[in-house]
Amino acid sequence: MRIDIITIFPDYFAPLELSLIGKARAAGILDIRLHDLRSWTRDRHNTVDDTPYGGGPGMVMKPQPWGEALDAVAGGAGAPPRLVLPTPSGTPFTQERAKRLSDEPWLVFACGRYEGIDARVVADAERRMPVEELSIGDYVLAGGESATLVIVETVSRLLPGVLGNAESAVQDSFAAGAMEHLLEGPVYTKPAHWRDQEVPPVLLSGDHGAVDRWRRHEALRKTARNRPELLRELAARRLHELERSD
Ligand SMILES: COc1ccc(Cn2ccc3ccc(-c4cc(N)[nH]n4)cc32)cc1
Repeated sequence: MRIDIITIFPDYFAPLELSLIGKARAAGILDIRLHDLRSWTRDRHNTVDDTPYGGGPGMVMKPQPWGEALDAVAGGAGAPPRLVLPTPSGTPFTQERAKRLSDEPWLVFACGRYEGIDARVVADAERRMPVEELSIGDYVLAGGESATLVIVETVSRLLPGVLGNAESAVQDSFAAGAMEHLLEGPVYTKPAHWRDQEVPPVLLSGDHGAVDRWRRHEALRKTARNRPELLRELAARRLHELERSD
């Protein structure tokens, strides 16, 4: 997968040199390219923002640098990329959406700052590529860079060869599979005894059936405590499946 990131803070993405994503880039599984939006400004101050039409607080990112940056990065011959635009007003980013994005060959991320990007930039981009405006949660960040890091990490770990152990991506609590849509229960490792606490004996029993049952029970307990609405959704899904099978 190729990923292009357009931002006024390229250094924000130094973490993408590290750990699993850094290794995947070195192995050629991921081709991540950073672009400084100011490369496409035309004034000596490299201006990327201006006051909002209609008044209001803050500044808005100018369309011209963005238009030319997207032309240069995403405008080549061949199939266009999918443009991902993090924004507080976007569609919720979920594990399901991450799975779909992981099937894309080429993503371009537009990292806004200030109060956002002139709306004509998205309208212009939609004329030549699919555009996805995504929110990573109901809170307001200072810009799109953190959201882009979250999305890139979530999508990249689903790519074959990135985790090294595809199994653990499949068992993610929000991934379709063993404990679909339940939260992860507690995990343990050596030593078996630590600060007067013991690892639950079932995990040392070697009885895989009992371990699976215990893990599902703990996942249900954690979900009931922290995300009860997920249990209601799970119950509704199971009821729908039962009614369909009748
Ligand atoms: C009032 O409207 C505002 C609009 C944007 C901003 C700051 N900002 C500028 C670009 C940008 C990109 C993404 C996000 C973001 C995404 C999520 N889930 N939270 N926050 C925030 C962003 C402040 C205020």
